[in-house]
Amino acid sequence: MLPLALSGLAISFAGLAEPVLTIDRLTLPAGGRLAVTGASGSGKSTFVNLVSGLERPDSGVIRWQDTDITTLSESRRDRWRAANVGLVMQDFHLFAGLAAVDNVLLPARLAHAATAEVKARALALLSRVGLPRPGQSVETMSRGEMQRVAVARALLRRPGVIIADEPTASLDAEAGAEVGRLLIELAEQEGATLIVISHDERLTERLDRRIRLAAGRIVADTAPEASS
Ligand SMILES: Nc1ncnc2c1ncn2[C@@H]1O[C@H](COP(=O)(O)OP(=O)(O)OP(=O)(O)O)[C@@H](O)[C@H]1O
Repeated sequence: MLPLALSGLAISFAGLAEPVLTIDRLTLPAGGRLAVTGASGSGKSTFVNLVSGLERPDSGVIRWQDTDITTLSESRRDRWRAANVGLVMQDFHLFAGLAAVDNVLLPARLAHAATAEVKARALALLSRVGLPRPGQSVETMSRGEMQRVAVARALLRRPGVIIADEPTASLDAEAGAEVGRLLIELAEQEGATLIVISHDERLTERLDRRIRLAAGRIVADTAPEASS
């Protein structure tokens, strides 16, 4: 599990007068569970893109354990992310036409890392998220089942952090509750730090800490830096 330390973070986009995200300091311990909330346009997806290394800030440090990912080239950030981050997105990012198990294994296959042990882990993870038919094609699954495939895929390479961007937003209440429960349980069992971007209070209230963004700044924090 990876601890996070952010400082002096700022990112702007051309044509915008103000930075879309500015964070002076934010730390999260290894195994910490952070919820990020905020209105549309407040900077939540930008936060995900930065802490997962999909984008680089204009300035600042994003240190996961000993690695400041802002100093890495794009290709090294991609490798770092593949090895360390399990991503779960609102719209699943699954490949239609492929079986559940093949979706779980796809990133490992692309990284030439789909050993027999990894394949066995993919099957075990599908069983743990409650999907007894690993050969089922994902486009025949319910939305809740699809998101459970995405959770299994996120866990495959034993990531130090799981980052979920609105993981329950496109699910009905029952499926959303199940996916939220699985994310929290599996992150704990697998020893991963967890960051969840969500409006879903039933999910966010179960995490250790909640920050709220407005216009790219942290405007509320249930665990101020002084006590974290
Ligand atoms: N590549 C970009 N170029 C220009 N502006 C951008 C870019 N990416 C994001 N923005 C702007 O930055 C602000 C924050 O966007 P972001 O997607 O992080 O918000 P969000 O809180 O995730 O919103 P939502 O909940 O609607 O997804 C918005 O005003 C958006 O228009």
